[in-house]
Amino acid sequence: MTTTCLVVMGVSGSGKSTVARLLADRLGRPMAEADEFHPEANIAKMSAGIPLTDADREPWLLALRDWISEHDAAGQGTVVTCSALKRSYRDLLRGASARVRFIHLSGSREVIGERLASRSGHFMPPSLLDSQFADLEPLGDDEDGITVDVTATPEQIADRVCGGLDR
Ligand SMILES: Nc1ncnc2c1ncn2[C@@H]1O[C@H](COP(=O)(O)OP(=O)(O)OP(=O)(O)O)[C@@H](O)[C@H]1O
Ligand SMILES: O=C(O)[C@H](O)[C@@H](O)[C@H](O)[C@H](O)CO
Repeated sequence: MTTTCLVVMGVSGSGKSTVARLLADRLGRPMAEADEFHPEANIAKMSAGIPLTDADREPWLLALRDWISEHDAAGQGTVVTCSALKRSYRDLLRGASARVRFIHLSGSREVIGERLASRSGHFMPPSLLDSQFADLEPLGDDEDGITVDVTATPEQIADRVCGGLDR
């Protein structure tokens, strides 16, 4: 039977890691942090304040897609954090064998900028936020998934996701 992968998407600082952790715990599923799939060169670029290109992101997205498929082959549904900013990136992830559904954490530049400014100990500099919004193609109505506003608490967001998706 095909499993489901929930991909928590959105710009840097939108709350992907926070919300995905709650969902993975509630659903009892393994979780992957997309940041752990980046080649070293990508982390070095972002740390230096240089936005990634489509070419930089492709091997990263394919590695994540394969992780999703490996778990699907073992019968395991998953939860994944991945910015998945463009529809073409989401198309790559949809190439996994699982049913891939997206949860877009959507919020204003102001709200997310404030959260990033007060976060510490993360390689991603707040200065990259404008480039993240420039690349962002919001989840389309025709794409499998839901969009949730980030101004709610993480617990409320997890409730909405669990209520808004059948699984
Ligand atoms: N719903 C929320 N309300 C208030 N603060 C939040 C919420 N969700 C996350 N935060 C806080 O905002 C900051 C960014 O959250 P988080 O690290 O989960 O985002 P992210 O999308 O995974 O970021 P990145 O893509 O850069 O890794 C953290 O300090 C987190 O504690
Ligand atoms: O596509 C991208 O530009 C990257 O995935 C970034 O979004 C970061 O990896 C992440 O948001 C920081 O943790």
